[in-house]
Amino acid sequence: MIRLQALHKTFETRGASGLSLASLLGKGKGKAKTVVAVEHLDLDAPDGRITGLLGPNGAGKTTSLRMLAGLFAPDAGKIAVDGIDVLTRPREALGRMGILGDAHGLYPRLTARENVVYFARLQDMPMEQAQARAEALAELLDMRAILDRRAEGFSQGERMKTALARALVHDPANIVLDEPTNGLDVVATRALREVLRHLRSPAGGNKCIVFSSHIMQEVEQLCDQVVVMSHGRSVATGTVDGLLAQTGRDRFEDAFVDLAFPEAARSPSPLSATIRREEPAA
Ligand SMILES: Nc1ncnc2c1ncn2[C@@H]1O[C@H](COP(=O)(O)OP(=O)(O)OP(=O)(O)O)[C@@H](O)[C@H]1O
Repeated sequence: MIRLQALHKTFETRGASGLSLASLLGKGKGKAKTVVAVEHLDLDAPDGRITGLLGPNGAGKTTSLRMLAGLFAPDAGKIAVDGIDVLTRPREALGRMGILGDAHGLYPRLTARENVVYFARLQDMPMEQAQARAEALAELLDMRAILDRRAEGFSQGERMKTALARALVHDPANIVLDEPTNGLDVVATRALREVLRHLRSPAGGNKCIVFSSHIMQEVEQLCDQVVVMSHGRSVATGTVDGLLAQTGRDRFEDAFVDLAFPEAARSPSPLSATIRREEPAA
């Protein structure tokens, strides 16, 4: 069970400092700029359910999942995994999660099996158990053909499978995936969908699964509930049917646009809204 409450995160960045010699030499400091990456996110993901965090580019999904993974702290808000606070008891909380981030970061000189076993050993798993887990995960993720190949030269799908096996090696109750189908073809995407459905089921361990995406068809097909994120805020939560009913739409894509881009949704089409804004004043 994963619970994010009123998360907030800003970043300080430096803007351009003009075309001075100092800036071209990288010495100009530029003006400080505050970017609000996550303004207010609430998300409740129960066990045995797949929860989708759906938002357009730049909505704040990756920043939110990075905070959940303990990579940095929020400015405000709470993060709990199975009731354990990620900020005050990070080791315990992280031990209950399998995280597939946006960068898969495999060791290229190790085989897929070695990558998985090495990760298990880092978590103090006995060698025999680590080897058995690698075998079981190879079966689950259909990666027998690549198990004893070095990771260098792996395709995007092969890298994803290996990274997912590594994330699942300690059989975590909670699984967090940031845009897991990025770069995958239709067959690999379908296979991943089947694996996630299995992991959510009683036979697969009733896992709590959270995954982010900006592809609404993917979320529509897979998720038991959806949190729609826009401009750093969670703007709606519900099942796909619930969100369709809430917006009075028949198509999930239309419901998503209504919820995530309310300004564009009021115009006849998002494109006409853009065109109108760019018209010179009469
Ligand atoms: N380290 C950082 N420093 C400054 N700004 C950042 C940083 N990380 C994220 N941002 C900004 O925060 C906002 C949210 O970014 P984030 O990557 O969380 O969005 P996202 O929903 O994952 O987008 P996408 O679907 O494009 O990956 C963006 O405007 C981004 O530029």
